Amino acid sequence: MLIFDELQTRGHESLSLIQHPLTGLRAVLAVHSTVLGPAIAGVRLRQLDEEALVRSALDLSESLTFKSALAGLNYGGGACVIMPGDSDLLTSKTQPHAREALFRALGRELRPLSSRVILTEDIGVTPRDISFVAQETPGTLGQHTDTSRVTGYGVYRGMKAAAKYVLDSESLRGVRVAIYGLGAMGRELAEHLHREGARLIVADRRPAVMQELVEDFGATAMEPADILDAPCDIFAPCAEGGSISLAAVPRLQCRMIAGGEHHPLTRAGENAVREAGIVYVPDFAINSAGLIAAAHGCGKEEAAEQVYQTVSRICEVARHSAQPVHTVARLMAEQRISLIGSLGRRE
Ligand SMILES: NC(=O)c1ccc[n+]([C@@H]2O[C@H](COP(=O)([O-])OP(=O)(O)OC[C@H]3O[C@@H](n4cnc5c(N)ncnc54)[C@H](O)[C@@H]3O)[C@@H](O)[C@H]2O)c1
Repeated sequence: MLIFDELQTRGHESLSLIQHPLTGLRAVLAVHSTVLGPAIAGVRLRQLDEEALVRSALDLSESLTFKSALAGLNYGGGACVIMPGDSDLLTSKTQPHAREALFRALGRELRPLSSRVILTEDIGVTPRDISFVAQETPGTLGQHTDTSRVTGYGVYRGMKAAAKYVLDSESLRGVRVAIYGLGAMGRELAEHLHREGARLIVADRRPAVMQELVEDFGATAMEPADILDAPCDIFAPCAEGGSISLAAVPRLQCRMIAGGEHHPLTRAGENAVREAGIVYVPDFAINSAGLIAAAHGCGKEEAAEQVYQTVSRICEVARHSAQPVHTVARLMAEQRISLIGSLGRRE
């Protein structure tokens, strides 16, 4: 990866490396934008090689910029991806404070940036971890909100708004939804879809989790490698990012992609999906309920209603302008950033 070219093309403000040898902390911090306010930075704990770690931070931070802008929040976008290093140590019973030490070290390292970077949970990180960070820096958000549940409900509501436009029916009864990734957010989405009578097809790399959904919701389980080929109406990526590679696009047999996963497709993938006649409701438009609830201190209904309204507005504009849904969503976010950014910094 040519890092500076990548930063310039995608408009990132900065990329930093953080390390704290005593606790084994090694992390990458990407700040995509602070035009609208301090960057909300999702904190991830993931076992990745160094290049994938950087890519994950660049992708997540870009999504968070657009998510905050579209949700009308006064935040920019960032991401902090931590390498677990000795991951056994983090769960070890003989070292019960290793996790606290790691996250407090992160907070301490980032405290000087607290007016520019606000940390919140993402994959592999819990509200408790963020509360450790909050011991060391005022720059945190979301440690008091169960964002996964709220986000899963918001994705469900956003899916309904988009179904009205794509499937000509807001009801998801009998609609076939393939969910890829059944973690905290994906499972919550599955529950709401099941309650409405959707037909679920599910895949996760953890077989026990799939089995639970087969038993509880009558879902059809598939191998993770095969679910991209599943005939369905809606494909819902809810795993760890990059679930739909460019090469995999021709395998999709859905009419719409709408899930909570950050960055399931690259820009080239978005174009390929459009050419295949599939509507893509982008991550940053549909997965914002948790962030909205944490930022406003509101409940899940209010936050999910905002997602519903936003997705409806995007689909309406897409219909009238004959542009793809994902293009309209990005333009709306970019317009707000550019307009508010043109006012200049507040004194
Ligand atoms: N949780 C939130 O509040 C929230 C908010 C907005 C966006 N998101 C995004 O939603 C996605 C999921 O978040 P989560 O909190 O549910 O995470 P999670 O870690 O709880 O769940 C991820 C699930 O995906 C499965 N998975 C990962 N890679 C897989 C693969 N290659 N094949 C099959 N299964 C795979 C894992 O086994 C796990 O069950 C992430 O991209 C996250 O950034 C989450």
